[in-house]
Amino acid sequence: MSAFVGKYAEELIKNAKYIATPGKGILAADESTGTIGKRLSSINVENIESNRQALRELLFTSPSALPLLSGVILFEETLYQKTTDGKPFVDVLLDNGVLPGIKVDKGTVDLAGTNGETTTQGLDSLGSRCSQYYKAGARFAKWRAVLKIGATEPSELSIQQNAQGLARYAIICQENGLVPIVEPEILTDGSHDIKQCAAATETVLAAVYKALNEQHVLLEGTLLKPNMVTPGSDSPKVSPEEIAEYTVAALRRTVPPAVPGIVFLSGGQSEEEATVNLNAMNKLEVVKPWTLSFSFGRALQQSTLKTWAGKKENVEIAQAAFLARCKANSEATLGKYGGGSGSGGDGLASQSLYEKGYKY
Ligand SMILES: O=P(O)(O)OC[C@H]1O[C@](O)(COP(=O)(O)O)[C@@H](O)[C@@H]1O
Repeated sequence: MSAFVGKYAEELIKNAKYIATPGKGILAADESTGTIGKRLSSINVENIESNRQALRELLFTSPSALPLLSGVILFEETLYQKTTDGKPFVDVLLDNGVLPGIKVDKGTVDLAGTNGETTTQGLDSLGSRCSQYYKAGARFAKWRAVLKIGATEPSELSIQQNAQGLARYAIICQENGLVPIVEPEILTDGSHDIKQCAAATETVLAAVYKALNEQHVLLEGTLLKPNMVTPGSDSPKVSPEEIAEYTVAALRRTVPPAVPGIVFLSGGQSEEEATVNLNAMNKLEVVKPWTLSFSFGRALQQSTLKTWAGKKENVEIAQAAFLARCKANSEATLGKYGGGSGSGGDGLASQSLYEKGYKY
């Protein structure tokens, strides 16, 4: 079965490879209005456009942090926003070698007949939205499918529906010049052990790559954004080395070497935990045909958000906190993180970000 060979093929391959540059990663700043509202309310800041813009400006104009990033995922509102000096965010990013990306899914809805499993919406008019986003400067996209582990979950229905949705999204992005980030997130909620998470992750990823093949997706022009393989949130924790072994084994069994990069989500891990786990994977001495990097939302922003607290006078120290996380994660992509970025000062980076039954 032949892969997509449209007018954008070469550009897709080039951009996906660039995003996967070792030493760089992705800042996921694509929280939808509801999700960013939860983040802002945690620091008693009102969820209005000027405050959302201020937080994003703080992140995108952080001196020295941008060279450690290859992409930033934006929400639609942010794609068209500017700095207070009037420079479009898209230009700020591009001028610093950071590709702008865009969240194109429209959230999840329940799958009828399942025990609270979901499917992701947003395929309607996706082609025309992608072509507008490309014109606005976006070069990659993100679509998040959500699965869970339970007595009978993930069910075959949810695996198939979510794999088909991701594949359909991916080919529509490629037809319109956007590198699709394929994100099948298996939630950490539950009392399962790491082996059950590994089995579910392998089954889901195998179904996703079968669907991508069936829909002629050009794998060289895609990226994968998976969960790390960990025990459930109600089970005892295991070492970063064990997480690294199970995660890399699951990926080696299912993700073709044609995919240039795998960029993890943080899924409620603390900033430091996510970084240390990524570092352990990159230290593993087995063949890894793809770059292993980050596309963290919470695990890149939490200490920055708390340090900023919505106050202009805190912008500089908040940017220093953001740089510290970017630097730690950049080192982790090379397996060279020595640890400790979360132990100094107020220990913000070690605080757990997990919330039971969290709804985005
Ligand atoms: O439900 P939303 O608003 O799309 O947000 C989901 C968030 O989850 C992510 O996919 C992963 O974020 P985390 O690293 O915080 O788990 C982000 O890209 C995104 O902002």
